[in-house]
Amino acid sequence: MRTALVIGTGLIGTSVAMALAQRGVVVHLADHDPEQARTAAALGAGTDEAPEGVVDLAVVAAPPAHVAGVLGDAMRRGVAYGYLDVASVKGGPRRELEALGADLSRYLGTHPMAGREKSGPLAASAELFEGRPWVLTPTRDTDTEVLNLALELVSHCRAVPVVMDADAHDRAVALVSHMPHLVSSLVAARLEHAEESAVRLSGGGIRDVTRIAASDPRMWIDILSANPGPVAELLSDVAADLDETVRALRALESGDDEKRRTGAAGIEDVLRRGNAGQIRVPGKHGSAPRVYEVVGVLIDDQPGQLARIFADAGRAGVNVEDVRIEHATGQQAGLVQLMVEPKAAPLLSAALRERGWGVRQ
Ligand SMILES: NC(=O)C1=CN([C@@H]2O[C@H](COP(=O)(O)OP(=O)(O)OC[C@H]3O[C@@H](n4cnc5c(N)ncnc54)[C@H](O)[C@@H]3O)[C@@H](O)[C@H]2O)C=CC1
Ligand SMILES: O=C(O)C(=O)Cc1ccc(O)cc1
Repeated sequence: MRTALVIGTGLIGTSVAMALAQRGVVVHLADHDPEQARTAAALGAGTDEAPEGVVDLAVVAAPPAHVAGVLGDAMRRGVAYGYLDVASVKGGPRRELEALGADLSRYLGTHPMAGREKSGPLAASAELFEGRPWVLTPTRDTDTEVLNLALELVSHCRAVPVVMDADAHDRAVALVSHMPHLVSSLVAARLEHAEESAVRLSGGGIRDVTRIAASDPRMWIDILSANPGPVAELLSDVAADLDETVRALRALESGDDEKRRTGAAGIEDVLRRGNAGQIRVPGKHGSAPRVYEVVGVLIDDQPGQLARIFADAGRAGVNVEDVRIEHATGQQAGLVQLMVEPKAAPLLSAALRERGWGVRQ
């Protein structure tokens, strides 16, 4: 691929454009808000000038409700050889495009399974898709050259291609993305009017559960509107489990031993099923989850502390696989949790202690 046109230069479009530009592709950037395309260009994602001829690939990264319209328009103008979109839902845009009478052989619906709770070009990163699954939904009609262009794009973004049927994709993301998003919002919503004295005790658990609730509601209304059936089905299963869980908790309140035993068994069942599901969630690069050891390092909130810890870990020859930071409430201090291979943990602890860090393992 030599040239590309990215239409919709927000978080995903700009991240794709940055990755392509870094691999030497000439990238043109367009957005219905020219300011967004200008910002993406200033970040090194390409040029916001229109291409002179037909580009190899057009990538539509607009909100899902606009995807079919934008694709249909670009195809009518003949701006590219191949066309793909990156919307979080796949069945709806394809059907809408079909209804517009577009030539579907030059179109491929795709979805990178990576993102953030932030929007816009300033949140973009060329590394966003590294190691993440990128779903491609070709049909028998898809032009082989268009599929090859898409595979080249996925490879430039260092993602892992996964081929799926569009409707199967939508059912899958209902389970691993759309239903969890709503559950995250529902949990976070309980905090809206809660007492400050309670909220300030929040720690890593609630932060993990509510992180995606910070996302832009307009985008998510679009996503959920395009996949309401599968999400409603899953949420109604969650609602049935919630009813059971409430019944079990009420039984635990009872004065009757037998009822309390039944209640405890009900709660244990939920927690064990949770363990069994959680263990199936793949690790950070889409591989089987790895068990890391945590090395805790106490820091005070001064600039450069994290960089120094990473430098010291590097000097000790230890690869930090993941990191979490716990800030102590109301204090200028925190605990940095470094996740490392179990065999590297004692080495890292010793090296950091030697360099004067307060280590807790
Ligand atoms: N946010 C995420 O984590 C992920 C999002 N996606 C999908 O990527 C697409 C883009 O999402 P984000 O980059 O997160 O959104 P964003 O809000 O950061 O960017 C969307 C961009 O599209 C532009 N836009 C809106 N209507 C347009 C139109 N008619 N023509 C041209 N540009 C238009 C907006 O001005 C904005 O710059 C969506 O379809 C979304 O479902 C896919 C994977 C992850
Ligand atoms: O922030 C996260 O962890 C996400 O999972 C983001 C995300 C949002 C929408 C998608 O279609 C894909 C990924």
